[in-house]
Amino acid sequence: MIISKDLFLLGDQDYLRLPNKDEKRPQGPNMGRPNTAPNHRVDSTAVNFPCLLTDQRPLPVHLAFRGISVSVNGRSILQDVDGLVRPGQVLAVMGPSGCGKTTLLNCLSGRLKLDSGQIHFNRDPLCKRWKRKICYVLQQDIFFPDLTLRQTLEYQARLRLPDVMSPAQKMQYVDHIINVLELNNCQDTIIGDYLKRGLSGGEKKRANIACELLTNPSLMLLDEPTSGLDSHAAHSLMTTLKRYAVSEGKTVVITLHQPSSQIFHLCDKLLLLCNGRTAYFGDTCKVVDFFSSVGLNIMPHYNPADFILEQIKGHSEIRQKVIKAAEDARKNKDYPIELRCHDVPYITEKYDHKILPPTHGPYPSLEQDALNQMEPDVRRLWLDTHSHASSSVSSDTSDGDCYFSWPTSFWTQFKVLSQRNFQEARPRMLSKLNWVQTIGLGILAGLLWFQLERREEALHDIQGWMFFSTTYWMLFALFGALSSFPPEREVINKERRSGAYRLSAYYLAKMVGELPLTVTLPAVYHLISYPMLGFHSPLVFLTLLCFLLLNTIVAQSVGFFIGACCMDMQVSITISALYTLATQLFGGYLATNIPPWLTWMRYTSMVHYAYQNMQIVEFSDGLPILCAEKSKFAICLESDHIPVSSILEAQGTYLPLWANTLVLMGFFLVFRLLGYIVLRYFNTPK
Ligand SMILES: Nc1ncnc2c1ncn2[C@@H]1O[C@H](COP(=O)(O)OP(=O)(O)OP(=O)(O)O)[C@@H](O)[C@H]1O
Repeated sequence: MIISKDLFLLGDQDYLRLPNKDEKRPQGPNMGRPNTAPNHRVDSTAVNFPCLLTDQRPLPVHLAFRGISVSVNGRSILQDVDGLVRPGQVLAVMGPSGCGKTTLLNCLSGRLKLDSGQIHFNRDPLCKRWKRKICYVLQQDIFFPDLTLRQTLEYQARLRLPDVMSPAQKMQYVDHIINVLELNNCQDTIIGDYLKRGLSGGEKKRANIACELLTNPSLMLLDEPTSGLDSHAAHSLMTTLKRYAVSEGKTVVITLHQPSSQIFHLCDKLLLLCNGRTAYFGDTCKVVDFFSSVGLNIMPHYNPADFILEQIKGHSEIRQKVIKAAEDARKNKDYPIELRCHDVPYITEKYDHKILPPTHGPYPSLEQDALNQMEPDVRRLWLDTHSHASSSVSSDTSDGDCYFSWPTSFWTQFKVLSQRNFQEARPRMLSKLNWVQTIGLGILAGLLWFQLERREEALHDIQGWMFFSTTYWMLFALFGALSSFPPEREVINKERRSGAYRLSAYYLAKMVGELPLTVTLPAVYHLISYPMLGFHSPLVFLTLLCFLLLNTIVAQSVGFFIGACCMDMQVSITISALYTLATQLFGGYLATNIPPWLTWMRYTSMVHYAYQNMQIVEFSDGLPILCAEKSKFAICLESDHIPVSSILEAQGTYLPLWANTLVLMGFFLVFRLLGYIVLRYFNTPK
């Protein structure tokens, strides 16, 4: 592992500076101090992680949770779960499938409300400011599949590292994280998905962790990071994590399914869950003794992780015995004092900071005696009134929640997200298939309506080309937006949950970043098919193109809005199909004699406005349409050509060009705004 000594230093997203040669690692509680727990097999001195020094040093987290109970849909998932983990330590949460490991991590990350219980970071309850210091590596690896690993990390760094860092420093940090997680060989490989082969499972896991490590978190929550990895990859990943925790004073909580003995012993603390209840909490190295104390003895050379899981998956009598013993252990003197303060009332309502103001501290009645029993490091963290969170609680907020600020400015977020949107959407929107489809269809339309005469007999055909063009690009844009949004939403939700950027920046960037891609294919289609029709006015060509593109981006807005509203793809496809079919029926080409009580439907059809505008431009600015010998237009009795007004009147009422344009722009704005409101207030990530 190559780690340059002069790597820049990342602060607590507030302040950065490069290290002096003589500078030592910060000596906060456990910061940079090898953990001395007996089961550590990692030589932390062999690793030189980037030194993250600040005036306000990244605060090590002493995480304590007590009496956590959670129920979902009336079903109890967690009951009275306790745990404690200190900076530089790894807490393993283990238990059979479905016992509540992920639920516990969701609680600790603040994504799930508690029925009762307390979660404290040093002396503060969990609040927004603290949430920014947590990284939560999900079980699923959620990425944009077409970006390479390096591109993914670079965008993350540009979005999530503070503006005070120069772009070069951010890239240096990306290099470093790639080195730390041994991702050098695959940094230019695309992430991939089930259709396109990209990173391997293990590499994806590392990539997932790398994205989160970029933010220099104080607390790392990892949900089964070793699942799906072979034993070597799993061990290497865990060793890396352990080294990182020790050398950087990070607090790590990790869920594990069936770890090898080596991995098991890398963990300092163990929380064993059984049906949502605590079956053991304490030092990992003491779990075998705990099981022996209840008469369950491990065979020699047996993996302790396998042994304890087998026991609690066994007979219900054994399970009850273990759970009872774990309950009794809470009364022991060596049970952590932070978890033993039963004189403090639990929060009984849904977890709410307003009920217990953070300025009270976690355990307001914690006596001096109890504080004295804490280890010195822990006590210092506990009493550290200069912590970021503590200070911000008292000074920056009025509602009891901690101060929250974005890592980067709106402008940075907008710029980076626009670039990323463009890069991510380009292979999808300008795929080979789409090019073939567009060029093929442009040629086909051009051949079908080739060199049309400017006569009344060809009027229907000219209108046919216009109507076909507007409806085709409406469908293309609407369904394109619809199908691309659900997978994108996963990534956006993940990033929004971790507080990476403002929704407004993303939303604006999506519009701007995708705009050149959205208009490219309709423009190519128009460029091919329109001249083949035999019309040669450049002005008409350009004006028609503008209305075709306006219609396309309006349709995209509608698709995006429907995609934002409906979590179920089937539902969104059905709604879109209904809307687009109705839009075509009332567009003014397929049906001209609409029953009077249904004419209002015409005003909901975006195609109607675009189609009308194209006719206005073509028939007023293009060459005149000559009357047929037996014309159906009364005007032909007086004139040899048909004016645009007569053509439009034959289809019912019509609006002037500017009014149609305004309505189309109104459609665009309203649907974009509605999409934003839905994402902001209704479909917010939990
Ligand atoms: N939103 C939910 N609605 C209904 N049940 C839920 C919900 N979330 C979790 N559960 C249930 O809670 C229990 C615990 O789920 P959780 O995902 O925490 O388990 P786990 O220990 O992480 O399992 P695994 O190891 O298989 O990932 C499961 O029985 C699950 O079905």
